[in-house]
Amino acid sequence: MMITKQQIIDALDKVRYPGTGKNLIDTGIVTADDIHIEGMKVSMTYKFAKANDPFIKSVVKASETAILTYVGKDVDIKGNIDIEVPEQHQLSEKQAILPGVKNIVAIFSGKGGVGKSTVTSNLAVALAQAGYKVGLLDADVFGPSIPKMFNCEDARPILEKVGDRELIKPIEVRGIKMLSMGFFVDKASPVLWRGSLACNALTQLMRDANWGELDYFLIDMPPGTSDIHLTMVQTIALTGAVVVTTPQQVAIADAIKGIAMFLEDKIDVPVLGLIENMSWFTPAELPNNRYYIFGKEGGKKLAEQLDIPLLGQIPLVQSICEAGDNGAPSASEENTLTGEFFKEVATKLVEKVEYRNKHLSPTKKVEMK
Ligand SMILES: Nc1ncnc2c1ncn2[C@@H]1O[C@H](COP(=O)(O)OP(=O)(O)OP(=O)(O)O)[C@@H](O)[C@H]1O
Repeated sequence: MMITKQQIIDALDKVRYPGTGKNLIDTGIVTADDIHIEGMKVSMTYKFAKANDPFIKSVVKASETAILTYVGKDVDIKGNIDIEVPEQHQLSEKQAILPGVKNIVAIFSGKGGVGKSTVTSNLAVALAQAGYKVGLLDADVFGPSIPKMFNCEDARPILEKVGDRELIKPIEVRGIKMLSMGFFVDKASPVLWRGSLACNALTQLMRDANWGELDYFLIDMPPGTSDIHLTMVQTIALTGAVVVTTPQQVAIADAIKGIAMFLEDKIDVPVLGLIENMSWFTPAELPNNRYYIFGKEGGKKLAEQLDIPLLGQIPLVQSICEAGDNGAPSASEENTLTGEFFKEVATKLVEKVEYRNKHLSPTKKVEMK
């Protein structure tokens, strides 16, 4: 069988570029001069105007399929389509992710509902009040609650031009820059992100947003261990991770699994500390009584056992829950006991981050083979 350029062009005529609906020849993505045939091997070069064109992969895949279908299933085309993009775009594509951020801290929990988002938003507020520049990424794609906790559920981030790039402008509340997948979906509809889509979208929220200069970038991780955790450690070099757990035994068992994942040899992210949440309940009318509803000191004991710093014990307080629902995290309240709890945790976290930066070498992004 002899392959001709015309056969290839006829096959490519059937592939549409989704951005314009035109075929690949009419769009100029490929010309006859870019097609080379040697026996059964066909190689081509496609030219795209933008390195970050979201259709590159699908166009290449559709072209391969068209050639195998219309020219012949034995044509050697797979992997033979090169991509050319303008140089300045290639450079920006390689730009570091979060280049102006000093410390990136992932806050995770083994079990859902232990108060990870509550603790993260209060920590962000306490750090901002202490004068740090703070960013907050809600990576809990399956139940993003940060927009509610900051009363900005209806916010819709806009794009802004920074140099030659168009970047997402994070929403700013209480001096904290934040992005959440919750800003990009209708709050009434369930969020059904396939794992890979969620990972890509989160990477984009880090890479293609104008986070600027920050002292602390906090990431509210989804509960448990998931593809999102792996994507995070492969995409950015985390300064460290913080685990939130209740004292309850089922939560502790799951927290151990989460800690083990970060400490695993291949991942090797330092666990900066443990926060025990819902440690006890004190009714307003009996301020000296402590009721250990979820067991006593489960988190504190786990921290001792694993030799992880205990960053704090936070009681179960009605106002913490109400504050979260009302979009004004407790840490923003001046001179309250709950505000003090979060302030203390934030101070300890800063101490641990500074100690970590002095004594341990920077975390490396995880290379997965
Ligand atoms: N210390 C606390 N005192 C009172 N209520 C709390 C406390 N911590 C969290 N809550 C409440 O518990 C509920 C769950 O908290 P939150 O959403 O922060 O948990 P989460 O671990 O992030 O959950 P998810 O697994 O859904 O991400 C919320 O209603 C929150 O207001």
